[in-house]
Amino acid sequence: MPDQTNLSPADAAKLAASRAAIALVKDGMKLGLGTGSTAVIMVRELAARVKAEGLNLRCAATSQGTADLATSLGLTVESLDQIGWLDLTIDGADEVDPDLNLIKGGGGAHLREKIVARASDRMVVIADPAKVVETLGAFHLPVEVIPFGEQVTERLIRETLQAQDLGKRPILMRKRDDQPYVTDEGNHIFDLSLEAIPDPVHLARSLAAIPGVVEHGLFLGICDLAIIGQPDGNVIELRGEEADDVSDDLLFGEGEDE
Ligand SMILES: O=C[C@H](O)[C@H](O)[C@H](O)COP(=O)(O)O
Repeated sequence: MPDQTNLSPADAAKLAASRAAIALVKDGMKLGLGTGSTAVIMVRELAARVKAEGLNLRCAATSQGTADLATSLGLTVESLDQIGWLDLTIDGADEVDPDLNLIKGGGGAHLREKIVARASDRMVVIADPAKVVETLGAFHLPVEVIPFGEQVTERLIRETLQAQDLGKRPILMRKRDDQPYVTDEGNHIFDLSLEAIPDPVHLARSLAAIPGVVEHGLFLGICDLAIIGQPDGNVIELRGEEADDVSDDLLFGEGEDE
Protein backbone atom coordinates (compact mmCIF):
# COMPACT_ATOMS: atom_id res chain seq x y z
CA MET A 1 0.00 0.00 0.00
CA PRO A 2 1.30 3.53 -0.74
CA ASP A 3 3.09 5.41 2.02
CA GLN A 4 1.31 8.72 2.67
CA THR A 5 4.62 10.59 3.09
CA ASN A 6 5.72 9.93 -0.51
CA LEU A 7 2.57 11.40 -2.04
CA SER A 8 1.65 14.93 -3.10
CA PRO A 9 -0.63 16.65 -0.56
CA ALA A 10 -3.64 16.16 -2.85
CA ASP A 11 -2.93 12.44 -3.36
CA ALA A 12 -2.29 11.95 0.36
CA ALA A 13 -5.70 13.53 1.02
CA LYS A 14 -7.35 11.31 -1.60
CA LEU A 15 -5.73 8.26 -0.02
CA ALA A 16 -6.94 9.25 3.45
CA ALA A 17 -10.50 9.71 2.16
CA SER A 18 -10.33 6.41 0.27
CA ARG A 19 -9.20 4.48 3.35
CA ALA A 20 -11.96 5.98 5.47
CA ALA A 21 -14.59 5.10 2.86
CA ILE A 22 -13.29 1.57 2.44
CA ALA A 23 -13.65 1.07 6.19
CA LEU A 24 -17.42 1.23 5.53
CA VAL A 25 -17.27 -1.82 3.25
CA LYS A 26 -18.47 -5.09 4.76
CA ASP A 27 -18.18 -8.66 3.56
CA GLY A 28 -20.94 -9.60 1.09
CA MET A 29 -21.66 -6.03 0.01
CA LYS A 30 -22.72 -4.97 -3.47
CA LEU A 31 -20.60 -1.94 -4.30
CA GLY A 32 -20.58 0.83 -6.90
CA LEU A 33 -17.09 1.94 -7.94
CA GLY A 34 -16.60 5.53 -9.08
CA THR A 35 -14.38 7.05 -11.74
CA GLY A 36 -11.49 9.53 -11.66
CA SER A 37 -8.13 9.91 -9.97
CA THR A 38 -9.58 9.63 -6.44
CA ALA A 39 -11.59 6.56 -7.41
CA VAL A 40 -8.44 4.95 -8.84
CA ILE A 41 -6.74 5.29 -5.45
CA MET A 42 -9.88 3.94 -3.75
CA VAL A 43 -10.14 0.92 -6.07
CA ARG A 44 -6.49 0.04 -5.46
CA GLU A 45 -6.97 0.25 -1.69
CA LEU A 46 -10.19 -1.74 -1.89
CA ALA A 47 -8.54 -4.49 -3.90
CA ALA A 48 -5.72 -4.68 -1.36
CA ARG A 49 -8.24 -5.03 1.49
CA VAL A 50 -10.25 -7.67 -0.36
CA LYS A 51 -7.08 -9.66 -0.95
CA ALA A 52 -5.85 -9.31 2.63
CA GLU A 53 -9.18 -10.17 4.27
CA GLY A 54 -10.72 -12.47 1.64
CA LEU A 55 -13.86 -10.33 1.38
CA ASN A 56 -16.59 -11.44 -0.96
CA LEU A 57 -17.89 -8.39 -2.87
CA ARG A 58 -19.85 -7.80 -6.05
CA CYS A 59 -18.91 -4.55 -7.83
CA ALA A 60 -20.52 -2.44 -10.54
CA ALA A 61 -18.24 0.08 -12.25
CA THR A 62 -19.15 3.60 -13.39
CA SER A 63 -16.86 3.51 -16.44
CA GLN A 64 -15.02 1.08 -18.64
CA GLY A 65 -11.75 2.44 -17.23
CA THR A 66 -12.79 1.62 -13.67
CA ALA A 67 -14.12 -1.78 -14.73
CA ASP A 68 -10.78 -2.61 -16.39
CA LEU A 69 -8.76 -1.44 -13.39
CA ALA A 70 -10.92 -3.27 -10.85
CA THR A 71 -10.88 -6.49 -12.87
CA SER A 72 -7.12 -6.31 -13.31
CA LEU A 73 -6.77 -6.06 -9.51
CA GLY A 74 -8.91 -9.15 -8.94
CA LEU A 75 -12.21 -7.52 -7.94
CA THR A 76 -15.41 -9.13 -9.17
CA VAL A 77 -17.05 -6.71 -11.61
CA GLU A 78 -20.53 -7.32 -12.98
CA SER A 79 -22.98 -5.15 -14.85
CA LEU A 80 -25.35 -3.06 -12.78
CA ASP A 81 -28.29 -5.05 -14.11
CA GLN A 82 -26.68 -8.34 -13.09
CA ILE A 83 -26.33 -7.04 -9.53
CA GLY A 84 -29.62 -5.16 -9.49
CA TRP A 85 -29.22 -2.82 -6.48
CA LEU A 86 -26.17 -1.69 -4.54
CA ASP A 87 -25.48 -1.24 -0.85
CA LEU A 88 -22.91 1.49 -1.27
CA THR A 89 -21.26 3.55 -4.01
CA ILE A 90 -17.94 5.30 -3.41
CA ASP A 91 -17.02 7.98 -5.93
CA GLY A 92 -15.04 11.20 -6.31
CA ALA A 93 -16.43 14.63 -7.18
CA ASP A 94 -15.30 17.84 -8.84
CA GLU A 95 -17.13 20.04 -6.33
CA VAL A 96 -19.01 19.43 -3.07
CA ASP A 97 -21.17 22.18 -1.52
CA PRO A 98 -22.37 22.46 2.11
CA ASP A 99 -25.64 20.66 1.25
CA LEU A 100 -23.66 17.77 -0.26
CA ASN A 101 -24.72 18.74 -3.76
CA LEU A 102 -22.06 17.94 -6.31
CA ILE A 103 -20.63 18.70 -9.70
CA LYS A 104 -19.32 15.54 -11.35
CA GLY A 105 -18.23 14.57 -14.83
CA GLY A 106 -14.76 16.08 -15.06
CA GLY A 107 -13.71 12.65 -16.30
CA GLY A 108 -16.74 12.33 -18.56
CA ALA A 109 -18.38 9.54 -16.56
CA HIS A 110 -21.24 11.37 -14.85
CA LEU A 111 -24.01 9.57 -16.77
CA ARG A 112 -23.07 6.10 -15.56
CA GLU A 113 -22.03 7.55 -12.21
CA LYS A 114 -25.47 9.03 -11.63
CA ILE A 115 -27.24 5.82 -12.62
CA VAL A 116 -25.02 3.80 -10.28
CA ALA A 117 -25.33 6.31 -7.41
CA ARG A 118 -29.14 6.34 -7.69
CA ALA A 119 -29.14 2.54 -7.65
CA SER A 120 -27.37 2.56 -4.26
CA ASP A 121 -28.69 2.65 -0.70
CA ARG A 122 -25.85 5.04 0.08
CA MET A 123 -23.50 7.24 -1.95
CA VAL A 124 -20.26 8.28 -0.29
CA VAL A 125 -18.07 10.91 -1.93
CA ILE A 126 -14.32 10.91 -1.36
CA ALA A 127 -12.37 14.07 -2.10
CA ASP A 128 -9.45 16.29 -1.24
CA PRO A 129 -10.12 19.67 0.42
CA ALA A 130 -9.86 21.61 -2.88
CA LYS A 131 -13.21 20.11 -3.92
CA VAL A 132 -15.17 21.76 -1.10
CA VAL A 133 -16.92 24.93 -2.29
CA GLU A 134 -19.48 27.31 -0.88
CA THR A 135 -21.40 27.57 -4.17
CA LEU A 136 -21.23 25.12 -7.08
CA GLY A 137 -20.09 26.35 -10.47
CA ALA A 138 -16.44 27.42 -10.46
CA PHE A 139 -15.74 24.02 -12.03
CA HIS A 140 -17.24 23.79 -15.51
CA LEU A 141 -20.55 21.92 -15.56
CA PRO A 142 -20.42 18.88 -17.90
CA VAL A 143 -23.52 18.19 -19.97
CA GLU A 144 -23.60 14.94 -21.98
CA VAL A 145 -25.50 15.28 -25.26
CA ILE A 146 -26.51 12.97 -28.08
CA PRO A 147 -24.42 13.79 -31.18
CA PHE A 148 -27.55 13.98 -33.38
CA GLY A 149 -28.58 17.63 -33.59
CA GLU A 150 -26.00 18.72 -31.07
CA GLN A 151 -25.77 22.26 -32.45
CA VAL A 152 -29.49 22.65 -31.81
CA THR A 153 -29.00 21.21 -28.33
CA GLU A 154 -26.19 23.71 -27.74
CA ARG A 155 -28.51 26.53 -28.80
CA LEU A 156 -31.22 25.32 -26.41
CA ILE A 157 -28.68 25.07 -23.57
CA ARG A 158 -27.54 28.64 -24.33
CA GLU A 159 -31.13 29.91 -24.26
CA THR A 160 -31.72 28.11 -20.96
CA LEU A 161 -28.62 29.71 -19.45
CA GLN A 162 -29.60 33.15 -20.72
CA ALA A 163 -33.05 32.80 -19.17
CA GLN A 164 -31.33 32.18 -15.81
CA ASP A 165 -28.78 35.01 -16.24
CA LEU A 166 -26.01 32.44 -16.64
CA GLY A 167 -25.42 32.90 -20.35
CA LYS A 168 -22.44 35.24 -20.48
CA ARG A 169 -19.67 32.65 -20.48
CA PRO A 170 -18.60 30.06 -23.06
CA ILE A 171 -20.02 26.63 -23.77
CA LEU A 172 -17.23 24.43 -25.06
CA MET A 173 -17.48 21.02 -26.66
CA ARG A 174 -15.02 18.78 -24.81
CA LYS A 175 -12.21 17.66 -27.11
CA ARG A 176 -9.56 14.96 -27.06
CA ASP A 177 -6.79 15.11 -29.69
CA ASP A 178 -8.75 17.87 -31.48
CA GLN A 179 -11.76 15.56 -31.88
CA PRO A 180 -14.97 15.61 -29.85
CA TYR A 181 -14.54 13.59 -26.65
CA VAL A 182 -16.70 10.45 -26.85
CA THR A 183 -18.22 9.07 -23.64
CA ASP A 184 -18.62 5.39 -22.77
CA GLU A 185 -22.16 5.71 -24.17
CA GLY A 186 -20.96 7.21 -27.49
CA ASN A 187 -22.13 10.73 -26.69
CA HIS A 188 -20.42 14.14 -26.58
CA ILE A 189 -19.97 16.59 -23.70
CA PHE A 190 -20.49 20.35 -23.54
CA ASP A 191 -18.64 22.02 -20.66
CA LEU A 192 -20.51 25.04 -19.32
CA SER A 193 -18.39 27.77 -17.70
CA LEU A 194 -20.79 29.36 -15.26
CA GLU A 195 -18.60 30.70 -12.39
CA ALA A 196 -21.44 30.19 -9.91
CA ILE A 197 -24.78 28.34 -9.94
CA PRO A 198 -27.07 30.18 -7.51
CA ASP A 199 -30.05 27.87 -8.09
CA PRO A 200 -28.78 24.36 -8.98
CA VAL A 201 -32.26 22.79 -8.73
CA HIS A 202 -33.73 25.20 -11.29
CA LEU A 203 -30.77 24.73 -13.64
CA ALA A 204 -30.84 20.94 -13.28
CA ARG A 205 -34.55 20.79 -14.12
CA SER A 206 -34.16 23.07 -17.14
CA LEU A 207 -31.19 21.17 -18.57
CA ALA A 208 -32.92 17.82 -18.08
CA ALA A 209 -35.90 19.12 -20.07
CA ILE A 210 -33.82 19.71 -23.24
CA PRO A 211 -34.38 16.76 -25.62
CA GLY A 212 -30.75 16.21 -26.73
CA VAL A 213 -29.37 16.38 -23.19
CA VAL A 214 -28.68 12.90 -21.86
CA GLU A 215 -27.41 13.91 -18.40
CA HIS A 216 -25.82 16.87 -16.65
CA GLY A 217 -23.18 16.74 -13.93
CA LEU A 218 -25.28 18.22 -11.10
CA PHE A 219 -25.84 15.57 -8.42
CA LEU A 220 -28.46 17.08 -6.13
CA GLY A 221 -29.65 15.26 -3.01
CA ILE A 222 -27.86 12.07 -4.05
CA CYS A 223 -24.75 12.10 -1.84
CA ASP A 224 -25.24 10.87 1.75
CA LEU A 225 -21.76 11.45 3.11
CA ALA A 226 -18.67 13.29 1.88
CA ILE A 227 -15.33 12.21 3.30
CA ILE A 228 -12.77 14.96 2.84
CA GLY A 229 -9.25 13.65 3.25
CA GLN A 230 -6.47 15.78 4.65
CA PRO A 231 -2.83 15.60 3.56
CA ASP A 232 -1.84 14.50 7.10
CA GLY A 233 -4.01 11.37 6.80
CA ASN A 234 -6.98 12.63 8.83
CA VAL A 235 -10.46 13.01 7.38
CA ILE A 236 -13.41 15.32 7.90
CA GLU A 237 -16.86 13.87 7.31
CA LEU A 238 -19.63 16.08 5.94
CA ARG A 239 -23.11 14.70 6.35
CA GLY A 240 -26.56 16.21 6.02
CA GLU A 241 -27.27 19.13 8.30
CA GLU A 242 -23.88 19.07 10.00
CA ALA A 243 -22.22 19.67 6.65
CA ASP A 244 -22.79 23.43 6.74
CA ASP A 245 -20.67 24.18 9.81
CA VAL A 246 -17.90 21.76 9.01
CA SER A 247 -17.57 22.89 5.43
CA ASP A 248 -17.33 26.49 6.69
CA ASP A 249 -14.25 25.38 8.62
CA LEU A 250 -12.81 23.83 5.46
CA LEU A 251 -13.64 26.91 3.39
CA PHE A 252 -12.75 29.68 5.81
CA GLY A 253 -10.45 28.00 8.33
CA GLU A 254 -11.33 26.57 11.71
CA GLY A 255 -12.57 29.13 14.23
CA GLU A 256 -12.65 31.97 11.68
CA ASP A 257 -15.80 33.90 11.09
CA GLU A 258 -17.35 33.93 7.64
O1 LIG B 1 -16.38 11.87 -14.59
C1 LIG B 1 -15.63 11.82 -13.62
C2 LIG B 1 -16.06 11.82 -12.25
O2 LIG B 1 -17.23 12.54 -11.98
C3 LIG B 1 -14.99 12.07 -11.20
O3 LIG B 1 -15.44 11.44 -10.04
C4 LIG B 1 -14.72 13.51 -10.91
O4 LIG B 1 -14.35 14.17 -12.10
C5 LIG B 1 -13.58 13.67 -9.88
O5 LIG B 1 -12.41 13.19 -10.42
P1 LIG B 1 -11.03 13.26 -9.64
O6 LIG B 1 -11.13 12.30 -8.52
O7 LIG B 1 -10.01 12.87 -10.66
O8 LIG B 1 -10.85 14.68 -9.18
